[in-house]
Amino acid sequence: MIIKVLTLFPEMFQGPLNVSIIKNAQEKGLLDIEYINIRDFTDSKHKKVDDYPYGGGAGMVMTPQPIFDCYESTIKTLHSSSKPRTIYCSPKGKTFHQEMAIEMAKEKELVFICGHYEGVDQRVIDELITDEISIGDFVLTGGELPVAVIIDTIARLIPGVLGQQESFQEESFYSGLLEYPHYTRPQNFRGLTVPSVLFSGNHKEIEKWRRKKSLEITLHRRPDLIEKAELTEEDKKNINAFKNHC
Ligand SMILES: Nc1nonc1C(=O)N[C@@H]1CC[C@H](O)C1
Repeated sequence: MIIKVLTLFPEMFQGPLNVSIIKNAQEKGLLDIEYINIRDFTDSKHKKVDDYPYGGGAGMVMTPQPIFDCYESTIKTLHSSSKPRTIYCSPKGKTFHQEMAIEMAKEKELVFICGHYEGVDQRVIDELITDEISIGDFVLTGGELPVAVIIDTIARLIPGVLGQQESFQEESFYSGLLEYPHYTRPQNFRGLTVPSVLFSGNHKEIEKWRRKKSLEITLHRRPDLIEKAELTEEDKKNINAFKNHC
């Protein structure tokens, strides 16, 4: 997958997307991320990339010219003949969700435009953006962190990026439920022990325990997911048992 990130602050990505799994994915050639500095495309002699909002109000808005020129220059380097999927992050966007990541992970090329300050001139969104996405109901100083979150979520779904392909199949929002608790060595840490079923070697019992824990955690924290999940008869029995104990 080829990802182009248009931003005023490429250095912001050197931390989260240049270590561990995402770094390895790039080294293995599974992912190619390029950061293009929007400021390099301004025709302002003072290198301005933002201005005061028409109509007044607090903050600064990123001007359209550098972004349009940066975008048009960037898409010339892409292979797809059609307009690439171009994502802009803002609280006004559709709330990001694992299903969206699964769908985006099928793309060969993605372009991200990072707003900063109060955001970008609306004409950028109207003309260039295919997907306006929010990572939650709060306001950040820029779109770089949401873009890093989205890239991380998508990248780990690319075949070969995670060591064991099945490791994300069971994860939260894959089976429709929240994930079961994880434990690792030692069995006893400061008197805190691991549920014995997990080192029983009985995989059927382990799977039953994990499913039961997923149901219990989901029922308590995200009952809305229970309504949408595919449940077996045993699941339904367990849910009723949890409800009767509450
Ligand atoms: N919540 C969010 N989910 O995606 N993006 C945001 C977010 O707060 N964006 C900031 C708004 C103006 C600034 O430019 C960037």
